[in-house]
Amino acid sequence: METPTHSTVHLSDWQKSYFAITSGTCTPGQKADEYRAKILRIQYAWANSEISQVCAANLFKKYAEKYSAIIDSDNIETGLNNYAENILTLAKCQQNDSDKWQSALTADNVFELKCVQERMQAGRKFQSTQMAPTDACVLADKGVSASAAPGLPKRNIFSSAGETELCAGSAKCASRGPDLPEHPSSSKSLQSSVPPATKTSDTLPASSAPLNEQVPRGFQATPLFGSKEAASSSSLQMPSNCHDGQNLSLSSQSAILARSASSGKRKAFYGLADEGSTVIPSLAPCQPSISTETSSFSGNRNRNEESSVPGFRTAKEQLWVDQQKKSQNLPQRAPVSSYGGVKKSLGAGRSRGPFGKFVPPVPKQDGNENGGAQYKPHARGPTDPSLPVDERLKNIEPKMVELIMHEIMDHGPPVNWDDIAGVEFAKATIKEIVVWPMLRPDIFTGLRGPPKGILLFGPPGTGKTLIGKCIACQSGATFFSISASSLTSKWVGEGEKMVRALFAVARCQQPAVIFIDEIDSLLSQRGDGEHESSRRIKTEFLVQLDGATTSSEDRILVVGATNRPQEIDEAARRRLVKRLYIPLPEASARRQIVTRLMSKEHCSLNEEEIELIVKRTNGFSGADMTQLCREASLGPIRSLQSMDIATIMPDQVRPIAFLDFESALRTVRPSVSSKDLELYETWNQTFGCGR
Ligand SMILES: Nc1ncnc2c1ncn2[C@@H]1O[C@H](COP(=O)(O)OP(=O)(O)OP(=O)(O)O)[C@@H](O)[C@H]1O
Ligand SMILES: [Mg+2]
Repeated sequence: METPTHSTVHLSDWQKSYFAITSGTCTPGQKADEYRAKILRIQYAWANSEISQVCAANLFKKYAEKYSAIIDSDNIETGLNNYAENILTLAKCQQNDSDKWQSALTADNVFELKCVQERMQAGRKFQSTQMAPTDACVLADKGVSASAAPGLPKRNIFSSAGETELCAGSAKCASRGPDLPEHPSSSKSLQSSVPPATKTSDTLPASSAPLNEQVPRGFQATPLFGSKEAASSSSLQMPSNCHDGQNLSLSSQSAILARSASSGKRKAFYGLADEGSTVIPSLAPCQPSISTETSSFSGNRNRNEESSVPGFRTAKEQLWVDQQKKSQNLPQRAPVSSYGGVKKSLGAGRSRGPFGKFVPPVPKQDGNENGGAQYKPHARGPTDPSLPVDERLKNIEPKMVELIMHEIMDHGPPVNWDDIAGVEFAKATIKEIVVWPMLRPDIFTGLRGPPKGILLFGPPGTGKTLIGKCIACQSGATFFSISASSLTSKWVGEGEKMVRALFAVARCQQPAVIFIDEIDSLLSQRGDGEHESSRRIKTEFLVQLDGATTSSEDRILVVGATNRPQEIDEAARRRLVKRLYIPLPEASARRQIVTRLMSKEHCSLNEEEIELIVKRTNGFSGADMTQLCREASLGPIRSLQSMDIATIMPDQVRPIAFLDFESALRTVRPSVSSKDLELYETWNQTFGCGR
């Protein structure tokens, strides 16, 4: 049998990934990952001289465009830019680099910026020291590898985003090598407002720290793509005269201007502009230099922070800066979610370079001492640049984390305790064991430590889910809400991974509340006829629950809700130590529901009439009461002649009256039978924690 050659293996890999991408089941995140992997493979192939430079350039361009299209697409189905909101939240509502965003920089004010002037000076000094005259590789729009300059420290001359764009200018410079030095006047005119450079020896900016050591051999210094001019240049070597300080200054100016130019350019991946201003990859022979990812995105962020134009950070850059600051001990509460709980965002800080996985890191904004979810950057490495990824998430599939953030993090209108009628005992207990300990963990220690598992049980429609939402709102914790049935049905085959991911993310987001609605479908009694996958989910859940409930450090509360408590596995029951009965609303609670709902409507009910309604709704659940009010509110509309509906003014609709409730009571019936009620009462007496 013929042994597959290196290139046939590549080819079959390529085909496989092509089919995967075009299969239709591939998520945008997976696609983007795949395109980045392709870019990486091209880089390898080119570095090993398996493909020509032209071929590599074309492939780079093609895949970078595809990658950029996914990364920057606002379409929630096909793109990943739906992180914008999260990014903005984390970046404290800084503008991100969206299409609509316009830079405050203009051609006039940009040269006055201190950092621009510093760059220009650095350029001149650079020229004066004649660094890397022959083997500095102009690497397409992104950087210069000066690694092999004899007698000089191996340095990446330009390391921040702004700096990489300097290289864009340099690339141009390379192509125009012969021209620019002949037109010093043009450079001069651009520099007219710049003070003369002071020529000291240590003029390289702090940003030029050595990066080469971190980089695998054979990787090109950053840039994959160059300007048109650079591509058209037959030589990839930077002509030494191109390092003319003035030209470099020119480069920096044009680069910075380019930076403030159209969003189309910003959209471009690694400087690859959109079609109109397309830049073509320009590749240099490989010198030990800097990995694309390292130099262009991650490795330079700190430096970027210092050197980029003030007030001119993209949301991602700002996020990074914020996180760096935070990791240097700046505890800070995250913005509250719509429920008032802390809404965290994953994915916002991910890298977009070809090496970066879509590992949505979990930045802990609450600097609690339990380690919450502080940003813990991984060790830098060629395949994992300094991405801020929480250790606890490293074994979790990124897509799971994304799912949790998108589908499980709860959203919705805020709910107050007053919105929940009745159930006073349950409310008081929850406040005691959930809200206060979350607010004052220092007091609730030792024996006073709050229980880690709560079960809300009772007939359907009594407000269990409502209570869950209220906990989310009032506790200030990160709130994860998941319906157990979605674990078993929606993520078929992946439920247990989902459970693991859910707890891992929650651990990173402490204090956290995991609310599991319909928990019975997740934790029903184990039996012989049970499906293998649901058995695995249950086992995983019990393991996680055990971890969460036994660890004194973790501040994770699991709240389960069920209307079938008798079906819950005894092992799970034991872990959900506080089992609170949420009964049908009593008369006072029913009155409260009617009064509250009617107060928002045009209504003519008086006290006696409300009392009558309350009497006649004995056995109604909260949901039944709500339904009754809805039905009654349609009464005035139903009494209209059909023709009137088209023309009548809203204030001409008569108020809701008692007679509407009377007719509504003929159609709305209690949903809970007295037999069912007995079961709940019995279970409460056996296992409940109520009085
Ligand atoms: N105690 C209550 N106070 C006010 N409204 C209530 C109350 N109980 C139920 N409702 C109303 O009924 C709706 C349904 O309540 P909810 O979904 O919380 O019930 P549940 O107990 O979770 O039911 P299920 O067991 O079927 O999931 C709520 O949105 C609310 O409008
Ligand atoms: Mg519910």
